[in-house]
Amino acid sequence: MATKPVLHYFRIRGRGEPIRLALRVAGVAFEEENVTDRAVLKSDLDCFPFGQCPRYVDGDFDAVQSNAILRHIGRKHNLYGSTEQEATHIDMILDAVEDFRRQYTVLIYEKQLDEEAKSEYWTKRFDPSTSGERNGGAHMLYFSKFLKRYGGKFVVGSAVSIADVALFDLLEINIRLFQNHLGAMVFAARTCLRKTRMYFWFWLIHAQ
Ligand SMILES: N[C@@H](CCC(=O)N[C@@H](CS)C(=O)NCC(=O)O)C(=O)O
Repeated sequence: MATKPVLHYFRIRGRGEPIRLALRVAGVAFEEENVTDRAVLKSDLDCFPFGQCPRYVDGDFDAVQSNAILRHIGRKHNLYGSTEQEATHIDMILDAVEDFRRQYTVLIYEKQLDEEAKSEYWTKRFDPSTSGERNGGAHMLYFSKFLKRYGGKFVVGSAVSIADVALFDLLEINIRLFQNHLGAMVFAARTCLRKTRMYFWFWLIHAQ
């Protein structure tokens, strides 16, 4: 009997979550190996070549870097669009999500969720009047405009893809951050919320 793929990660959502969601969408049963000792990441570079997790092992296939893993799952399980243009639009969403996530990570880990930094983050990332400023390419309005122009029934094209997974995860972590401003958040992200079919993802998360 074939062994199930294994996701090695911490017992948190973090960068493991889009991988878990993509596997669930693809209907792939998988196991999790909880990384409890950070020192292993630094000493075992055969398994963790960049000293970090997640790591994904599927038989002979062995990879780190969350977006590389996500793309692999997309290619293997038909979650990567149906044309070269769609696949590239999916890549564009993934890279834009990464730019946004970088800003989110700075707020959480470097700024320690400082109130002033959080307020600045809101202004620079969600306030529609600030999308023209220098913001590292990370603003919700960019996604909304992109989806209005290129999105299909789903984030890209007529089928669910790893772009839906990545964008949903980004929206979800930000919604949790601004739970007290839910109305403003829903308004700022309304196009993305609609396209990513948030209710479906919530169901998927909770149907464990
Ligand atoms: N670019 C990497 C970043 C991975 C990363 O930042 N992993 C963190 C957890 S989310 C980690 O392993 N941190 C432990 C460490 O750096 O010591 C990816 O996308 O997989």
